[in-house]
Amino acid sequence: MSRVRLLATGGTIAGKAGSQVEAGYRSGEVAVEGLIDAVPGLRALARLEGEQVAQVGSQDMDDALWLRLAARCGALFARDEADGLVITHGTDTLEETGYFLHLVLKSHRPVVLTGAMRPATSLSADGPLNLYNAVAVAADPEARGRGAIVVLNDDLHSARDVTKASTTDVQTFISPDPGLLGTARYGRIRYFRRPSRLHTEASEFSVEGLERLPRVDILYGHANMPPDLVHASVSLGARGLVVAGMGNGNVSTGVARALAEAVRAGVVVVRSTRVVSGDVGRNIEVDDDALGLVAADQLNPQKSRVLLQLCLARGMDARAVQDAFLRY
Ligand SMILES: NC(=O)C[C@H](N)C(=O)O
Repeated sequence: MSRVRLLATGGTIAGKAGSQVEAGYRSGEVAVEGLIDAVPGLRALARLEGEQVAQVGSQDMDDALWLRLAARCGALFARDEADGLVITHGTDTLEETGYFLHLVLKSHRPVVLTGAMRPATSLSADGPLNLYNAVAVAADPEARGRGAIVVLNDDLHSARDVTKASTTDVQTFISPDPGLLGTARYGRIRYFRRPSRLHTEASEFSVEGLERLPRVDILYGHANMPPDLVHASVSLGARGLVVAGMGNGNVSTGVARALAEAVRAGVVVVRSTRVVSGDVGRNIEVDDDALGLVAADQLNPQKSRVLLQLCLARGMDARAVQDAFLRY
């Protein structure tokens, strides 16, 4: 039987409300043993051990916790203490934590992230079945070599491709362009594909020796966007900027000028998009070559931030960062 370690970080899956039908609740209240005990048959899937790593709503997830979580995952694999990991996590920033781990962990063993949209105390709570499926994936040798996997509502997503698409629906996670990695039906797993971009063991990124991540801000594009927000970020010490641009990562003429100034000041600027699907290509409507900008290709703004932080931590310049956005 596979040895699966469950690392709990909080989120709605561990949330409590005043009654079974109350919308308001507090994230991160149920401890890891409570999560395990709520799922019938879970211990039949794997030799399971729980560990409380944090107890936060994932809106409070930060770089320091990512580094600590990645170090813990790495240590469990390095000491051969687990064949697979499940991380319970709030859904708000689950995609970012997942992509971070997808890039920095150096193991082919499965790392599975799951969460819930309804608190643990809710009528028809979705957490228990999500956790059941997540443990089944983490225990499955077939899950190896697929990077970090997000399991929610019977779907398997690559951490690179997944994004949260509904604020309230239990069917919140989608993988807009490449589609699902697979499905899970009461622990029976089906895989459709393998991630084609670099991850985990093939990735050049790691957290070794990293004590903090460089500051990268995200600026949201919109009609009448003030260019001085770019200057504000740069003067506050951002080493990288991601623009959630309009359409194909577009920005107004004034913002483009401000971004070019930021580039000249040594800041690496990535153009992503506020649109949920489609690529951001180089030199389509914005002259990236002339302005020194990086096109995000397929990564949304929050994932672009993760990759850019790791690139900057390795001292990459804009050209190397562009290359990374086409490979990861
Ligand atoms: N569904 C959830 O988990 C939302 C919660 N705010 C969190 O991310 O922790």
